[in-house]
Amino acid sequence: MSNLKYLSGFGNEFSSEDPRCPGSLPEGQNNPQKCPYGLYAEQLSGTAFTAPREHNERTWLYRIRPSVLHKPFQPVETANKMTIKWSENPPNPNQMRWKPFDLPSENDGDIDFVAGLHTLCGAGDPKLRNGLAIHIYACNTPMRDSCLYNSDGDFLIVPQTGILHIITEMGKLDVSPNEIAVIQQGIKFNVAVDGPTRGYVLEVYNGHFQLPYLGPIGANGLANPRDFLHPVAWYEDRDVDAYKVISKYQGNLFCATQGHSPFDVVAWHGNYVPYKYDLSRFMVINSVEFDHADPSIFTVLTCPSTKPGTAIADFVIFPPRWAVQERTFRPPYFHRNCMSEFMGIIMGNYEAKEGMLPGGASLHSMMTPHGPDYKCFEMASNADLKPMRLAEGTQSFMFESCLQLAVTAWAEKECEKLDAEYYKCWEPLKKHFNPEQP
Ligand SMILES: O=C(O)Cc1cc(O)ccc1O
Ligand SMILES: [Fe+2]
Repeated sequence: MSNLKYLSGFGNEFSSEDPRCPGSLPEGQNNPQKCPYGLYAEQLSGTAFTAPREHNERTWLYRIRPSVLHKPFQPVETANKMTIKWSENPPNPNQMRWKPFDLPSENDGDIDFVAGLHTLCGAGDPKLRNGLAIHIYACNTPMRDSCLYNSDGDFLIVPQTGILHIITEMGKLDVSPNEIAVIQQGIKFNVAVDGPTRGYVLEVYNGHFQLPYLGPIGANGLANPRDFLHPVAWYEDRDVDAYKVISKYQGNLFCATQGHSPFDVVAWHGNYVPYKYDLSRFMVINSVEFDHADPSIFTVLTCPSTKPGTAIADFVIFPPRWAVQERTFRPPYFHRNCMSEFMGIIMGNYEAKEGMLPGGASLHSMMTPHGPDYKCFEMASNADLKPMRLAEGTQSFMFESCLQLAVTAWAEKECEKLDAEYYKCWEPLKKHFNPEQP
């Protein structure tokens, strides 16, 4: 059990001091001539200085040394398979389903969070601040005297197996399966794990995640702001021969060394802060009379594009809930979508299909037909429509994007998890049409 403290509330202006240094946060100003305890002041901007007030995000850090104190960055060759080269593998519009991605085996040796990142699909270009990437991580070892920051965008991390013990510049987050974490652009973090650990990462280049507008739902519901938990200030004053600061920049990794731990922030204040959210806190709203509501009703967070109501990426979950609709085919309908749908499973199974397994994934690309498999269709078409618990003990999710996603060679071939038989789950769907029988 994690006994970390957190600050609650989405988008709040927080302030936090490590209790070992009371009064370390300058009072009433950001840049005193000399900061308390001999700290350096440093601003981390998450939006343009001139972004409108309601979107403006920045945090003031009061740290032992400024971040600039590092040796030059050098390119790193890593074991990981991260890429932004979306044209390397030819396009493939087929329905895709992946068996669970491998956890590192004993023969693989030590693989930390960074070495364990593999890109499945994506689109766009961090240079233009437009696009996304979806990665899998599979690791077994803590990051040792090294941290990562993403110059390209924000990470939304979905653990599937194993707890992530994350240290960030603003403090610590312990993130378990069925929780998610968001670590924004530029924030340095280190991940420790207890053993074989796996999960999904949605990376967005455009901007930050927001709570969806609730419209007629009202002032409450879906993911409630107070359930978003942010770290409290924690620092270490630790000299290290060569602490590795890794930057993901234009899709490549660069490493700079420095003589001290970067987790030396004694106090901070601001609204640009990593956070976690427990998916079991999601307040589920759905159809209570007839018909299947679109899955947007389950949106936890959204990263909007500039087109109204159209997301670079929505993070949507399919949580345990009651199904009560009458005279209704209750599972997901057959459909074709002008958005791309990537799905993963944290635990259990997915209501519309057999064969989706925890740690695996599916991709239904733009306009590619999909829907319930044959078994699901037959069962739900003939089911007794009593109120019924759905998806008990399961958690599936979807990253839905307005972008066309290119699948990497690793995902399509090298990982050897793509299920060539997937299309067969729909093949037995029979013709039921009878012109004599309305
Ligand atoms: O394809 C899927 O399984 C995801 C999905 C679920 C749903 O309830 C409605 C539409 C949709 O795309
Ligand atoms: Fe779908």
